[in-house]
Amino acid sequence: MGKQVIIATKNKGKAKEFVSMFSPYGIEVKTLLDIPNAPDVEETGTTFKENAILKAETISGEMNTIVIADDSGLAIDALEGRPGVYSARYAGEEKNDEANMDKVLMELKDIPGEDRTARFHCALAVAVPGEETITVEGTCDGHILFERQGTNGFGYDPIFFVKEQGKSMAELSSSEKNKISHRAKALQQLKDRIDTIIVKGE
Ligand SMILES: O=P(O)(O)OP(=O)(O)OP(=O)(O)OC[C@H]1O[C@@H](n2cnc3c(O)ncnc32)[C@H](O)[C@@H]1O
Ligand SMILES: [Mg+2]
Repeated sequence: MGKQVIIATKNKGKAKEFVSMFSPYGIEVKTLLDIPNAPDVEETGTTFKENAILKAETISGEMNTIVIADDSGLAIDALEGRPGVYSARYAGEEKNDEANMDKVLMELKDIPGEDRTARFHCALAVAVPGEETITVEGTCDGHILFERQGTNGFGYDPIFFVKEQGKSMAELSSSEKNKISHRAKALQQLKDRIDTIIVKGE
């Protein structure tokens, strides 16, 4: 009854994944999408970890409660790690997933299959008022396809191929993605500390 976590994200795709990943624990997920006029935190860090800490600590400070933030993105080897921390806004400020994928596909158009290796990164930061912020990270290896495949997930999922599964990330069901994703692997590391990330136990 009444167990909750607050995730400082406005991304609907992430929010949905966190809802699924916390539901086996009977923990309800609240995000900034549930909070009217929640502030946008400027992501000025140079790493996923720095940005996750910025988002978690800012929102935790404002709400005076435990807050988790997720900063994530795609690092492509042939692009020297880009789009990296700029993944959300790679093709422009308006954060357009389709335009972002088009830009990546265009930049990689002459890169052969074996050189299209990439990985998703996820940093999670847990800000606890009056305590030191906890951070964990997870990655998921794959390569960039030549065209979109599948319609599940969000962001770059349709162009990201996961070898072990033999499918694009967007062809995986949500339960399959939530077993192998960068986000799932990061969250796995918080599992033993699940009590420290819960807000309410009414
Ligand atoms: O900052 P918040 O509000 O959480 O939402 P955001 O979309 O801006 O999130 P990020 O700053 O962490 O940027 C992450 C971007 O990386 C991409 N991304 C992250 N995780 C992904 C996933 O599981 N599948 C596909 N793309 C992902 C996607 O384009 C995201 O918009
Ligand atoms: Mg963001």
